[in-house]
Amino acid sequence: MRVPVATKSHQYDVVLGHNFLAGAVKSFDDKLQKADKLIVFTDANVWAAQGAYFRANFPYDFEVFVLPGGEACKTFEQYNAAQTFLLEQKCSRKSFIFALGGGAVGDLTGFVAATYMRGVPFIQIPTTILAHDSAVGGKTAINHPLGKNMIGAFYQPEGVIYDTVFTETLPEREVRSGTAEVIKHAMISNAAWLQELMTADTVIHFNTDELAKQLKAGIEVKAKIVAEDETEQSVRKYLNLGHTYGHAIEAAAGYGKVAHGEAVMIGLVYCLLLSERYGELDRDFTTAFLRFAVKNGYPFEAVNNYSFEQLTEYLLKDKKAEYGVLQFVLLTKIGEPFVQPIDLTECKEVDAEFRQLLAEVLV
Ligand SMILES: NC(=O)c1ccc[n+]([C@@H]2O[C@H](COP(=O)([O-])OP(=O)(O)OC[C@H]3O[C@@H](n4cnc5c(N)ncnc54)[C@H](O)[C@@H]3O)[C@@H](O)[C@H]2O)c1
Ligand SMILES: O=C(O)C(=O)C[C@@H](O)[C@H](O)[C@H](O)COP(=O)(O)O
Ligand SMILES: [Zn+2]
Repeated sequence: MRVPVATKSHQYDVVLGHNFLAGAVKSFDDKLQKADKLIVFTDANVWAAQGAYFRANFPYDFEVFVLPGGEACKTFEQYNAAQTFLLEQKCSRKSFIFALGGGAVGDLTGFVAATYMRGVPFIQIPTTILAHDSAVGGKTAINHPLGKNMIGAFYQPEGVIYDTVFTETLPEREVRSGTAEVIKHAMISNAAWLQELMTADTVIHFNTDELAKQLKAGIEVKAKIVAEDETEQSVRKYLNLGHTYGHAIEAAAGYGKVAHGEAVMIGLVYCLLLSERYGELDRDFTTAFLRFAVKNGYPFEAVNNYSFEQLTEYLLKDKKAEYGVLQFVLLTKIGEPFVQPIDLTECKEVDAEFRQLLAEVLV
């Protein structure tokens, strides 16, 4: 399967298949033959689980740089270490970088590629469900202790090679986390699709045709939005549904403690509660959605570990805020997102409603 991505700055394809890594990489032969060096960035968990498959199927010589697993690679220290590695390897503007991993490796690698000698080409090779989102659209970043993804760049890859063999070794928790972004894509685009997800026995799929179908649908939503708005001036904000509250939970917890998709799922419910005040959605729907999320194992107990006051300092740093006022992505109804300024008083009221609803549902 192929989904073309055409942003203002760059055009490329996302190719999605099973056990097709070698051929998919070879399709870049004209560019890779001219490269002076091929570098693979990955993380320790991915390399342990999938290094053998990667080595057996990657058709060129390469050097590998292994980062710490998960969110721990999105730091200034690892950014620095990665740039040092490229310099020590004598990489030039003719070098090519591959990001083999989930969203964490992809975000770090993309930012390194964007800034090494002011920009070298890179290819995303996603290995998680979540990376159907992170590998597409060119948002790259590292975290700052004061806020999530605060230091980064918009920098598009040369292509995205999504071989679902990689997803076979994902822990169930990561499958669940990644599926939250599929659910987000459904919520901002298509009520029937969300209904299908909410009525399925489970949303947790390990390498099935169903998984490939859901990934492709999510990538198509993302590709359409970033084609219209590459740098988040307008409709790209919709991809941030659930992230204002979600990022605050991730940051308050300490990066990596609450997985990104877990935090997004929490943030989606918070946005449904806020949406009730501005559109057609009602408490019955929010409660049904929360029950669906809890049934599928999303850890809402995490909210109780942080007071609203603890979350506030991170909420206020959301990148969508304008002139000090938070801008939340809300839904008029499912499939119809919009952006709404919300003051802290209202945030706090809805936070209290959220905790009350959780107390009722999580009994
Ligand atoms: N750039 C974007 O548009 C965008 C979009 C969404 C999320 N993100 C970012 O992506 C990150 C989350 O990505 P993620 O959920 O993929 O997390 P991740 O990259 O941290 O991977 C999750 C965990 O699974 C391990 N792992 C990855 N692939 C594996 C495999 N195939 N087999 C076994 N283990 C594997 C990793 O080592 C890690 O421990 C967050 O930092 C988030 O901010 C970015
Ligand atoms: O692609 C986008 O745009 C998104 O917002 C996708 C999000 O799922 C992703 O987590 C993104 O990294 C969040 O961006 P941020 O600008 O809020 O850091
Ligand atoms: Zn996200």
